[in-house]
Amino acid sequence: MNRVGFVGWRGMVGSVLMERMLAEGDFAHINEPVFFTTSNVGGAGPDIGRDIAPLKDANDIAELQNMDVIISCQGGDYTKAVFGPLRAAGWQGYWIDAASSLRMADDALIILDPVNMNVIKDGLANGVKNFVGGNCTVSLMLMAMGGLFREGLVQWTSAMTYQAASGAGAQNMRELISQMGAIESGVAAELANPASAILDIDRKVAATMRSADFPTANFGEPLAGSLLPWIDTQLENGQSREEWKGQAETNKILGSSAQPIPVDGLCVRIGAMRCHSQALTVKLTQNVPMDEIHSILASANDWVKVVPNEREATLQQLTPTAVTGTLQVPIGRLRKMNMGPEYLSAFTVGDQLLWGAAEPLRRMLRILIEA
Ligand SMILES: NC(=O)C1=CN([C@@H]2O[C@H](COP(=O)(O)OP(=O)(O)OC[C@H]3O[C@@H](n4cnc5c(N)ncnc54)[C@H](OP(=O)(O)O)[C@@H]3O)[C@@H](O)[C@H]2O)C=CC1
Ligand SMILES: N[C@@H](CC(=O)OP(=O)(O)O)C(=O)O
Repeated sequence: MNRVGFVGWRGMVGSVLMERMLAEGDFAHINEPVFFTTSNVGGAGPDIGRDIAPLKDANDIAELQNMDVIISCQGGDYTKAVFGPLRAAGWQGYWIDAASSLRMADDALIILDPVNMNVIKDGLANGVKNFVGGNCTVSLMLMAMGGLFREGLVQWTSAMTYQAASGAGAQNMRELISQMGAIESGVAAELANPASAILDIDRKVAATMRSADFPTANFGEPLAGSLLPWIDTQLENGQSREEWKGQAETNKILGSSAQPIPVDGLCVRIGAMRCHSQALTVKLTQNVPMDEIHSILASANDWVKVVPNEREATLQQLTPTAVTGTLQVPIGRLRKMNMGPEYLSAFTVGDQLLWGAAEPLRRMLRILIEA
């Protein structure tokens, strides 16, 4: 690949992308990686183990036009401001984006190649040039459940999510830790005294969390010691936008939008750092034996891992703590539910900055390089 432009490389998602590209040796396949900025034109780009030019202006359409591929992790506002004028100026290159703004556009594909390589290949053959990473919750659900979807065994699914602070951004991750610290420091003396009454501690904790001094500038509400059952904006039908993405993006990724598989549930922010978890109820199209379900799930891709529905294995392998910073997507708590043999329960955990954000973009670039 000749010239690849990187926008948003120093943000949280962009930094994870850089780490992964370095780990996989991706830069060796790019003749000229070009780094852009919205804030530091002429400054130094990232250390990628070779000389690179000073940072270029990410709003300079003429500079962007020189790229064969542009990967943006800069965010939706940037995409909205730059993508239209760039195409209007006649740019024919490939645009790979982490932001949601272009996801549902007719001329864009949502990329998750372990699940929809066929859709990506068809798109490339048909001249598609815009490739957008999916919503993190959707991508992680499909990485875990890809086998059942591939086999046509999902009649519908409901995902109840437990989403990490990172999905809201870097400042929110910091705020979560600050909230945890404020809670602890408010009762440090009582905690040090084994004789102190737990209900006094509890009352003080609640008072701290409700006080005007509690750090909530980013989340708007306390998250540590609590949870937030609404993510993203409010839609007319009562869904949050995050919940709406479940069905819309799943079916676009799978190429089944004409006859969509129903996907719905509640999306909830919890105090995890960067792993999203999901409790799934799956209505199967037929009564499939559990051992077959296990092997179908495990065979879907190299990263999904079936965790036996046993207490010890679950608590060791199926938590944000176990999964954070890894590409593995474990799925467990698999059992038939009381509703009947076609109702399957499942629980899955995945790092939302890896498969949920950076990794599908990195792999799309590799697909283009190897095409
Ligand atoms: N967070 C997530 O979980 C996911 C995010 N996305 C998408 O990716 C986009 C980017 O998200 P995210 O990486 O979280 O955003 P960040 O806020 O971390 O980074 C976005 C940009 O902010 C600028 N910036 C300003 N101050 C700093 C700083 N102190 N450190 C680093 N960068 C800074 C950088 O631009 P510059 O160098 O030009 O100044 C950077 O590229 C989102 O808008 C979203 O569309 C997609 C999936 C998941
Ligand atoms: N909305 C997700 C993160 C995200 O960036 O989603 P999207 O890429 O669909 O805007 C979350 O808060 O966990």
